[in-house]
Amino acid sequence: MSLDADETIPLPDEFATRFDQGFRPPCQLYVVSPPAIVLADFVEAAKAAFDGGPVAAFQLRLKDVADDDVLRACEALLPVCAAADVAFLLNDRADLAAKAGVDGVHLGQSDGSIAEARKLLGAGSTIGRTCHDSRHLAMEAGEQGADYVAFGAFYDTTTKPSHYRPTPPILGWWTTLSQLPCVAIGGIFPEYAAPLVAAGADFIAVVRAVWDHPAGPGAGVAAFAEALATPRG
Ligand SMILES: Cc1ncc(COP(=O)(O)OP(=O)(O)O)c(N)n1
Ligand SMILES: Cc1nc(C(=O)O)sc1CCOP(=O)(O)O
Ligand SMILES: [Mg+2]
Repeated sequence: MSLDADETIPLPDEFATRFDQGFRPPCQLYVVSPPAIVLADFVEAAKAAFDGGPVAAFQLRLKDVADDDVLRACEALLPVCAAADVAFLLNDRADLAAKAGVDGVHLGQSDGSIAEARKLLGAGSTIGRTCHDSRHLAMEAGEQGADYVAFGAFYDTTTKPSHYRPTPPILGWWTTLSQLPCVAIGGIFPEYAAPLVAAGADFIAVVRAVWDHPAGPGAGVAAFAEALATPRG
């Protein structure tokens, strides 16, 4: 559901004061890296992905990688994102995000507080929060100062197995409550994306659909164009 600029909705005070009501941009693509990469190859893959079509945000999500290697990857990938006008978020680690000078951080429920991350990163940074299938966690994240909330996993995924299984109405519920953007993640391929866009997702976040596309990451990004244009219900 979209909001008319002059429409008044009953928001809790903290939301009403923090978030402006108004125009919701069309749903955009949020590309998350594979958990392990070969840096030189991945830089080229990222360039190819961003050449495939509009990408709003990129998240570097490396697992079991030394801090220095994460920082090296940030250094190599930041200019690639900047050249393509793609926001760069780091997964899990607000301290490394601050050190690397990236645009923000994505924090799971066990990745530290939003307040601490805000102290490290500053007011202009983007802080996202995993909320699984929970309306309570999403409201809490909003109150704590997150810049977006992420719901997932909407479909089965081998990238990060999850027993949480939200359904599309949680996206519509969120968009009637808050102007804070919501992200849908987990097992999303172009053929499954339309119901999430129609329900109100502001971002569709994907890993395998881009990096494992048989025709390459550019084709993986391009394949989302039609689904992202699905009208909101
Ligand atoms: C956009 C987005 N949404 C959710 C997650 C998952 O974060 P988290 O629960 O901390 O799990 P890991 O990604 O750290 O395994 C995410 N990374 N990005
Ligand atoms: C990183 C991540 N977080 C999830 C969550 O549910 O919070 S699902 C997920 C992996 C998404 O990968 P793919 O697009 O390959 O299914
Ligand atoms: Mg995490």
